[in-house]
Amino acid sequence: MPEQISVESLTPMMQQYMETKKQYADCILFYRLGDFYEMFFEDAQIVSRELELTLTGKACGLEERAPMCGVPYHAVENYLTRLVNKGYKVAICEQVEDPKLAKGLVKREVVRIVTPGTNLNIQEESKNHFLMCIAYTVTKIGISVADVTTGDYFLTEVEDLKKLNDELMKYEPLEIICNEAFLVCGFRLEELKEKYHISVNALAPHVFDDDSCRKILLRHFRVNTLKGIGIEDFPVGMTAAGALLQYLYDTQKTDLAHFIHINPYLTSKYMLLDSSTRRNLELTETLREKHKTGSLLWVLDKTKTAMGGRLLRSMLEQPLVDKEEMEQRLDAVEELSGDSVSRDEIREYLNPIYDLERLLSKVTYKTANPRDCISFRNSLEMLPAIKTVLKSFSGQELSGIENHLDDLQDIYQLIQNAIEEDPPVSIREGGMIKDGFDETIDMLRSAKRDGKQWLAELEEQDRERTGIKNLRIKYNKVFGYYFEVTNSYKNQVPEDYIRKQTLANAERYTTVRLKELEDTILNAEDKLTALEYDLFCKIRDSIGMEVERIQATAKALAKLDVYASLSLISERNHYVRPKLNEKGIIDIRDGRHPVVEQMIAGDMFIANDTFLDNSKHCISIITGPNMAGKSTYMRQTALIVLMAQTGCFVPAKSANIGIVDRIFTRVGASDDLASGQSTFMVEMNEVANILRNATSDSLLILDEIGRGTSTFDGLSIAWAVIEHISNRKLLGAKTLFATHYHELTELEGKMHNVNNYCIAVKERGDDIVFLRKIIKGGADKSYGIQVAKLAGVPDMVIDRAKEIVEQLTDNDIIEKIQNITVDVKDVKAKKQPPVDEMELSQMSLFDTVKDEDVLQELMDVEVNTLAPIDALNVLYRLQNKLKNRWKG
Ligand SMILES: Nc1ncnc2c1ncn2[C@@H]1O[C@H](COP(=O)(O)OP(=O)(O)OP(=O)(O)O)[C@@H](O)[C@H]1O
Repeated sequence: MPEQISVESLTPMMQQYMETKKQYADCILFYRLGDFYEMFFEDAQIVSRELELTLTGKACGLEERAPMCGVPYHAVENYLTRLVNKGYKVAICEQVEDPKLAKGLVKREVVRIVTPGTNLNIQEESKNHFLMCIAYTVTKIGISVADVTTGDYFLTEVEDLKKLNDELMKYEPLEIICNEAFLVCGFRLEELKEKYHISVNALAPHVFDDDSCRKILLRHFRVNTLKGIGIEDFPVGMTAAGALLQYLYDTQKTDLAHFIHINPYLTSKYMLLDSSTRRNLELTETLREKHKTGSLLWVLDKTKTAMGGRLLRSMLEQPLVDKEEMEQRLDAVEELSGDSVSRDEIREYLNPIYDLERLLSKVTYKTANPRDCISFRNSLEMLPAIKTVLKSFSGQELSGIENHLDDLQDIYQLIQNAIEEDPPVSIREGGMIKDGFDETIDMLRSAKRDGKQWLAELEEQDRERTGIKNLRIKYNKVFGYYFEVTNSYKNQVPEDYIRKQTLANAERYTTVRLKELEDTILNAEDKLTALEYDLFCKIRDSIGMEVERIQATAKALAKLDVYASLSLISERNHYVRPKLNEKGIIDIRDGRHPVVEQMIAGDMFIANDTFLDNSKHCISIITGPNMAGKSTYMRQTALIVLMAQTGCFVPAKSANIGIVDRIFTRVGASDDLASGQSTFMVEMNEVANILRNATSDSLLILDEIGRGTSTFDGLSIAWAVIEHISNRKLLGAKTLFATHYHELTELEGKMHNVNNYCIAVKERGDDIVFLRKIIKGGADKSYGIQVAKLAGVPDMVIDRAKEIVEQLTDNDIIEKIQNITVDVKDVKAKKQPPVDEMELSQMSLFDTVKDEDVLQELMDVEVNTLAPIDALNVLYRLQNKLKNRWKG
């Protein structure tokens, strides 16, 4: 406010504004005035600048005008979103009832503070709006995450910043609140803000006080001990959860009734996927464009409801490690696939189902309008039918869903009876409540409609009763309705007539009945609107009372939607149910990359086998020219394992998946919030992280380790990494290692658990044809120059490169490499769980081949139906089998 204006000279409204502003100095104040939100002084200047709105002036005192900006009430959410996305906090100020207030005065108070993590404007239905709270201590980091639009609320604890980074990437929060210790712990906060547009706020230390945090949680969940809500084992997580709840109470100013449960989870309950693996495998968005299209979620998500979409996303982000839970999900998918008619019927019923979780938050915030209620009713209408179809399934998971699914028919009936079919959006204009639902409303409506008729009837009745032939009911603005009796009939006026006015030749009267009618007719409109509003609020509150039942039903529907979607996709894309084992064997026959196969026209994707175990087939070194398909092959293996552990069918002819505890990928350069070093440094950091954190039950995808530095350094590092993976701690970590260092294929003979594979190409003169088929053995050439030619590098350069490569080829080096002795400490085969001999022989794809097998396969080839590329593949495979056999 300009200094020359004194507060005393401001209008009462402006004084109120300035008072409120003092308390909410860090917020832009949106002040509700009728159908507009207005901002004044500095706030108006910021809003006008940031949102490119016209700045005007408003009278604010004696001859003074305050800079002013305004946005219409109905469009406020968009403006709010734009402001909070730019990092501003907005306090919404609205009129509140205050009986103590003198007549004519209006009181406005802050009813909600909107921040990026508490914005109710839904921007992407299938994505959560997470707010994350971090309670940092030197030994443990407490993390709590909540979504005000759905009521989801979690907490966990991690040991270090790397794991915090992984959780951050999993939830992608819009806002972080933290204690001050976090600001100085070394985490790269600037990057969070600049690159990921996450706003970070440090809250006052008292918010993180353990005792207050515990108290607020106990109060909110109405329990006496933390055990009552299952979070007693997470002391630092509890602090984060309590501080988060306090922040929500302070900003949202509602009872947060939709936060019914808090879900503590151990990160070890899920497969550990670090942030770079999540990105590299393109689970929910593509690496470069950050689009859903082209990600695994894009292929799998055929969900019908927003709740289902969100659940599927979180399932992919958190694959399971517990075999039983995976089997349960797979059972549900299989059961639905076994009865595709019922499944498709369920999907039809799911189609109109509204986002019940987000509806509940609207109910809690009292922003749900009559149209939301009608959408809600339409959703509930589907529930009995869904329950009936579900009864035809007997598996544990689907029956469980059926049990949790409350058909909520009481709420359906309430809305059906009370709310008009096509109601207005606004709850202040009336026209929402159905005829017949409430007597007073019906009466007021007919008063509005039939008032004239009632007056005519009363006039007629009284004319007969009094015998006054010219008795008339008339109206004027001062006296309202009255009977007019001319002087000649004065002595016939009955006793119950009350005189209102005397004129020269007539008298005007009223009666109790006429007064009643007058009140009803004249106030009908206002009363009706007020009554409808009250009634609607009551109906909304009674929906709010059922929050627990509705939330349980919403969760059940989300699960059902996910299973139905996975079942449909399995059928359409010819996926199979994976077998799961805890013996560490990954045996995939004719596996395909779920996303690449969708991108390639027709059936052109070439399927490949994978066999890995904890002993002889632990490490696969994969060579092959650029563009051959190495990365695709490795990622497809990781994705198939991940899909199986999500409870999803997989793109393969058959798959037996040994459950892994973690998947690590090292593919290309990627960002790491916690580091911030050069590309090679990032690469080495990731390698260090993998070697430190992988266990013998992990799956490692290592693509061209060491390529970021000089050839010899890179080769040596790659070599040493493979040796390390073979040592005692990691022995058994199944590893796919793609490399252009052909020298690494020397390791096959030197280490018992290393096997060479390559992706076949065919030389045709100077050119190469990619066969995309993985075969046993190392590639004998790199074909880099041929690929460069294919890419259109000028002939002159290609020819010169050929000359140089001739001169560089140095037999000496190859000899030296052959002479390196491996340094693998403690290489002892890990004690294997007994593997059924029969099973192993079926699984061991690359085990010794007999001549007869090759002949048999040749006989089985249907030459007439084979595409040329497939024929080449078959030929190549058979030839290689023989070569390997004769070499062996
Ligand atoms: N099995 C397959 N069937 C059909 N097409 C494939 C297959 N595998 C890969 N491709 C195609 O080949 C392209 C290159 O594959 P990919 O990136 O995996 O090669 P790469 O060997 O890792 O190459 P580089 O060494 O240069 O990184 C893919 O984008 C895909 O279109």
